[in-house]
Amino acid sequence: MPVTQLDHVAIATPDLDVGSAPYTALGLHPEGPDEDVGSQGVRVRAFHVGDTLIELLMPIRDDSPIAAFLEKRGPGLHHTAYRVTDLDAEMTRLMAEGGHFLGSTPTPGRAGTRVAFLHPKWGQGTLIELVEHPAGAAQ
Ligand SMILES: CC[C@H](C(=O)O)C(=O)SCCNC(=O)CCNC(=O)[C@H](O)C(C)(C)COP(=O)(O)OP(=O)(O)OC[C@H]1O[C@@H](n2cnc3c(N)ncnc32)[C@H](O)[C@@H]1OP(=O)(O)O
Ligand SMILES: [Co+2]
Repeated sequence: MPVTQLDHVAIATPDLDVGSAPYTALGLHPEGPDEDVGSQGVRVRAFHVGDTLIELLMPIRDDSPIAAFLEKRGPGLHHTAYRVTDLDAEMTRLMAEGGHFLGSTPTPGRAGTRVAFLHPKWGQGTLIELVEHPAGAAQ
């Protein structure tokens, strides 16, 4: 089954406190403590917006994709992410239809999720992430 909803909109920033300013000004609140995700070399701060999230991403390693993004493009919109119930099945389906994934298997994401990314070229200029939320799991 394809995507069920928008999961998050991700913003790259060199400093989570500075990057948070617009969202706290809008009255949004962090979902919980900041989370380091080693596989991506990032520290994440997530803000609830209804049933979706703003995901602020700050690099904590020089080899992080976010460090490269900031170097080339500066802070700002980084990717959009969508929920799927079965990530492996969705990857298989999309690969069969020409989807260009960055890696052949899911990787660890925020809050213990499994995630996969589709190349920005495939996304017509947008980096698209799929986030697995198995059916019935706490949303
Ligand atoms: C904590 C996990 C969290 C979660 O949700 O759970 C995350 O989301 S972690 C997010 C950070 N991780 C990633 O982004 C992993 C996937 N990203 C990558 O593998 C790279 O960033 C990649 C391949 C998208 C870009 O790599 P790189 O910058 O080294 O390649 P290029 O500079 O050659 O870029 C190729 C081409 O794509 C354009 N580009 C790059 N990044 C983006 C972007 N975020 N959005 C849109 N377009 C992007 C870049 O400009 C190049 O286009 P060109 O026309 O050739 O200039
Ligand atoms: Co993300």
